Amino acid sequence: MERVIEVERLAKKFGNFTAVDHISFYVERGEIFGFLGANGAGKTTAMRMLCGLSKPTFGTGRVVGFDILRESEKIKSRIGYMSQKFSLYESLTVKENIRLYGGIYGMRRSEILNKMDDVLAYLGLLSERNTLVRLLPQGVKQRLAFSVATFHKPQIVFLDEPTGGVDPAVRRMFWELIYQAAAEGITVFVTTHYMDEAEYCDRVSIMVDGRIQALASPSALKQQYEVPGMQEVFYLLARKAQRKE
Ligand SMILES: Nc1ncnc2c1ncn2[C@@H]1O[C@H](COP(=O)(O)OP(=O)(O)OP(=O)(O)O)[C@@H](O)[C@H]1O
Repeated sequence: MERVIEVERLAKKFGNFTAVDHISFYVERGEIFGFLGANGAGKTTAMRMLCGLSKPTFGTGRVVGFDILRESEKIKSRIGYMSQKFSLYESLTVKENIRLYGGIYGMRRSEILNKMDDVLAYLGLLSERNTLVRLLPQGVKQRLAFSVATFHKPQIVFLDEPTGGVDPAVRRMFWELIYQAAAEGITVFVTTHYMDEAEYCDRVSIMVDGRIQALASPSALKQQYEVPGMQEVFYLLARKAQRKE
């Protein structure tokens, strides 16, 4: 299997504080990889380094075949990124957001127009193309943000707490999109605080105070810690955290 993410002893310091503490792991093509950890564990900081948005203090890594230190520009055009804080423009319409992001991700105008209706139809948003995004329900916005982040068919999509603030039924609808993307060969790297979502991942890593304390499939982790669910696995590990946000 091809490794689309591979890092060795990756670390990030802010002054004397080590936010990400020499982590090593890999992700294979097409995997749905869950990146878990309590608040402040270092998930976002690690993810930003993988996306080429922040330089590591120490360590090496390759993402989609490129070096995260020296080739971050090549990485940026081959990935998609969605977070709660950075996603759609609320004051633009559905159509305008798709066009804008397609352009940012380097797609040609004709290609954007060709694919736009497919995406809108898939999301059930054909009649909402001219609606301002801020008028859409939160769950719909999240699905649209995901579709926008994967519109250019990136090799990996990074999702930083993509389903914050919506109920389990809406989260499940979001995960339908994730499965669809993974089935098309897009690798999904996702952080979440919801343990129902952790159960949906192929493999899960759990970060505590900047370090990866466990990494395996949900079923292997449950077996290892002899507990019925990921919720319990998470609590067993996260309660050892010293960092408090
Ligand atoms: N630019 C920065 N300067 C100083 N400290 C930072 C900076 N960015 C993050 N930190 C600190 O690094 C630690 C890890 O933060 P990070 O945002 O990566 O955690 P997280 O696991 O993503 O948490 P959350 O789930 O709350 O988003 C925190 O203690 C945070 O305060």
